[in-house]
Amino acid sequence: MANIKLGIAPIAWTNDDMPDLGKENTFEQCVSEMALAGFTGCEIGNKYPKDPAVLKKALDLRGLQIASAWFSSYLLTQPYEQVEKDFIKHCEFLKAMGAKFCNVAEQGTSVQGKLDKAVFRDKPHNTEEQWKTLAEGLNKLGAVAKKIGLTMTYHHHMGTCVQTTEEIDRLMEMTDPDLVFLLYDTGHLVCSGEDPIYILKKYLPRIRHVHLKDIRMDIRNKVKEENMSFLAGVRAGMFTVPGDGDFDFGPVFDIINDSDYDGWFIVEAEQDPAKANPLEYAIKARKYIKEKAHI
Ligand SMILES: O=C1C[C@@H](O)[C@H](O)[C@@H](O)C1=O
Ligand SMILES: [Co+2]
Repeated sequence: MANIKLGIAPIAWTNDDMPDLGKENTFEQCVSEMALAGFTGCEIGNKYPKDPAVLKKALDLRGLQIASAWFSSYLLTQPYEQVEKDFIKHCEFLKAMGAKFCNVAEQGTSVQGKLDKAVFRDKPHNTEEQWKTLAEGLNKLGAVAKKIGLTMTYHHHMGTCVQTTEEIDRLMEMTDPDLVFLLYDTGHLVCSGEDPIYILKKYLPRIRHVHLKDIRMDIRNKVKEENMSFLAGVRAGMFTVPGDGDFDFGPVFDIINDSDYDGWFIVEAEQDPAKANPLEYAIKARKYIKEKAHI
């Protein structure tokens, strides 16, 4: 039987990729509302205190733990030594916070943050050389994380060189299964047009972190047809919390519940907090997970 903890990402309150979204929301409001909605963990946002002791106190007061945090790697565009230096700093902070996981996504060639790039049309495709550089770099970063005491998961992501089923397969084949694990994000797989159940079944033993993101398919289709950027899609409401969009999480929950998965479900639904009240949507997600996953 799986042993699952429930967390939520701060991106629904304050969006680090588009800081004007939720600029009025404070750190205290964010973590208080996470706890109020019934979550016991979270990831890290830009408004979080940088001092581990201050952050820990604020989280302890609300019964929250840090589950993991996003790390942008630039293995395809920066010297490995630079990436490793930044990664060690990131991992040491997570370790000080008691987290067990860190989430890496390659950003060297990514268009996910570029407003002038169409997320579907302009996504990068690795050359053979780039695959080798990426896989070697990730194996080394995975070993660094392991030494520090963290499990490194790779976040496949729209607009990056690891987005499609073929790209996830390639990455999993080329990296060490003891060092590089997979972060399974439902929203990105459905958005890309992949089969999330196929990926889940194929990589279940290697999936160590889960992002639960739902999608509004009419908006996703518009993003594709009108060559919109990833961020314009987010702003338009492409993503939402589980239970509010078009994806049925039932099969995902059933498969994971029947497995040995021992980690987090992180609700991660970036949308405009002015249109989608973060507390209201967090409560909605919590209710849906209780009904569908019995957690
Ligand atoms: O895990 C994630 C982190 C965000 O910054 C990102 O853009 C989002 O889509 C995501 O899945
Ligand atoms: Co995610």
